[in-house]
Amino acid sequence: MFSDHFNWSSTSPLTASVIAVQDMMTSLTPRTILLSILLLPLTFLISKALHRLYFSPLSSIPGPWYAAVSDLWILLHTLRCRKVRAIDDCFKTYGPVVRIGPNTVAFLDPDRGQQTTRMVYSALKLDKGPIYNAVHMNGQLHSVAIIEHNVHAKYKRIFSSHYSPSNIALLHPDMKSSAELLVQKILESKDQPVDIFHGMHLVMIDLILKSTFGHDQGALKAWSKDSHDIIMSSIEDFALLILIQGIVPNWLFTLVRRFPNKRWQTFCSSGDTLFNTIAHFVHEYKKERDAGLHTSSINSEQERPTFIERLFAHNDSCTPEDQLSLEEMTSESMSHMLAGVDATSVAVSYILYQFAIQPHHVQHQIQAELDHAMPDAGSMGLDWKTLHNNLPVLDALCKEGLRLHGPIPTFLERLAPGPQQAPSGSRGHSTGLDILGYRIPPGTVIGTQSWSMHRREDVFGNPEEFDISRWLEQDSNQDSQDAMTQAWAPYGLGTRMCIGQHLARGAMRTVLALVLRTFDVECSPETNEKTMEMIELFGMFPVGLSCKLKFRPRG
Ligand code: HEM
Repeated sequence: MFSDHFNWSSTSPLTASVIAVQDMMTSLTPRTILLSILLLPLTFLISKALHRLYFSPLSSIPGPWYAAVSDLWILLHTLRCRKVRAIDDCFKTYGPVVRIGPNTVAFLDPDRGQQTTRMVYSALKLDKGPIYNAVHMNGQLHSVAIIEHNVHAKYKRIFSSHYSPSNIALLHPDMKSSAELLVQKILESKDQPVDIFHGMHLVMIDLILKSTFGHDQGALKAWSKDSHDIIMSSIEDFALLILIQGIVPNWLFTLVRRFPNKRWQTFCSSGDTLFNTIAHFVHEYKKERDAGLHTSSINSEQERPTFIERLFAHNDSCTPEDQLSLEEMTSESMSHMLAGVDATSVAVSYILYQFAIQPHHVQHQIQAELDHAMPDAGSMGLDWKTLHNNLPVLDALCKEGLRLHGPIPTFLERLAPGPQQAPSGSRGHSTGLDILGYRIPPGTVIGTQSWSMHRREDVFGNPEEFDISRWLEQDSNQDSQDAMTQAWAPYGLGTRMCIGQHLARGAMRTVLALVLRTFDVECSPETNEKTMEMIELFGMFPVGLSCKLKFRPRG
């Protein structure tokens, strides 16, 4: 076609181009225009897919080809609440480094000392990945959602001492009271099954409000068949809402949240409800503080300063631009409530469920230790030190529970560092990072997940079996015990590890010690393997969102 008009020797290139375009324009019919409109994006998508598959710097990393081409694959598994399992299957099929998205790489460190894992989560001080943008509270930042390592480190310094082991130990009397009240509630239920998942939520709401604001919510005390706790129901809804908001684009969510159904409206506004409830506590505290009702106990050894007191004390001691606004204080407090209540309730529910289905001799082993440590049935006579250091069987039960049914065993994403982030001597270098022999360019989303770490056959023999004895074997060699400890990461890893782990550990042990000292536990007919299957929202939950167990007072 071009040759009719185009003579290289007599026409300039510019004239030739103009003629060519004119020629094309005259030959365009509505059909060819339509075809081009359809074909153009298709050609673009195909070239993009081919580029991602064959020309991306991540092309050499094994993994399903459809995952390399588009994020749809991982999105689909997120929607099916099975992302963690899909990634685990990839490790089994493709090995320890897998490309699970066009720009995302998952790894499972085969080293027993977890060197690569430690490099990624600790040494390199990496930023978090983009998924954390979805967990903002009412548009406000808080420590879980802060992406940049440096910003986070500064923020965390304001309150990390609140969660130190020694400060959390001061909350032990409240933990004991909550555990005793839970036992009383179980006794009141007579022979009826008790939903321990619900009960633990109430325990944790009370404890976290006590630790944060010094406030007695009395959520557990008010627990009855018909009771309704606004914080409890908002937390339940919000876990699912976060998942939806993480997947659905903002504009679409803004549209669908208008759907005029009362339950749907309550669900969609669960974040606002929780935020407003916590904001109320923050404002009340400020009012009382302004009125001189709170003298500082920050430096007191006996008194336990509340979390909110620490935030205000920070404001007193810094320049105005570093001060936290009331919204930021609310958002931070709310994030601790959300991170702590669900996770601890899920953990205790699975541990009690596992206890209920253990052979008699295992149950006996656990209870014999508690009988010895707490000779007086019905009262929590244990001090903090004994609870933490002298109950190896209870310790093994908790470790095994968190290994197999950890509430947050999910892919914890980080961003591969740019040149300025890679410290000398590490395996990060100017053109990216070396992960188990693969070069990872800056900006790639990388991470691992404790779900898979906890199921390593070479570290935890028979990993799917719930077996507390693996943590107790005195004569097993030290290397295997060390390897298990290194690969055990239910509270996350490195610089962004769970800040509330001592609170969680204390509350779990206190409740479990007293409940198992007082009751024999069995499954109720409505609780079984199927209802206790784990589904993944951001963390894991029993699919039935309950854990009904029968508690029989021990003779
Ligand atoms: C058994 C109970 C718990 C488990 C298994 C657990 C697990 C985790 C994990 C895996 C992370 C890391 C998430 C990540 O890297 O994105 C995390 C972070 C966090 N957890 Fe927990 N958690 C528990 C209880 C608690 C409690 C009781 C609180 C507070 C009262 C809490 C507050 C937090 C906060 C604030 C973070 C964010 C830390 C940061 O980025 O600096 N957690 N938790």
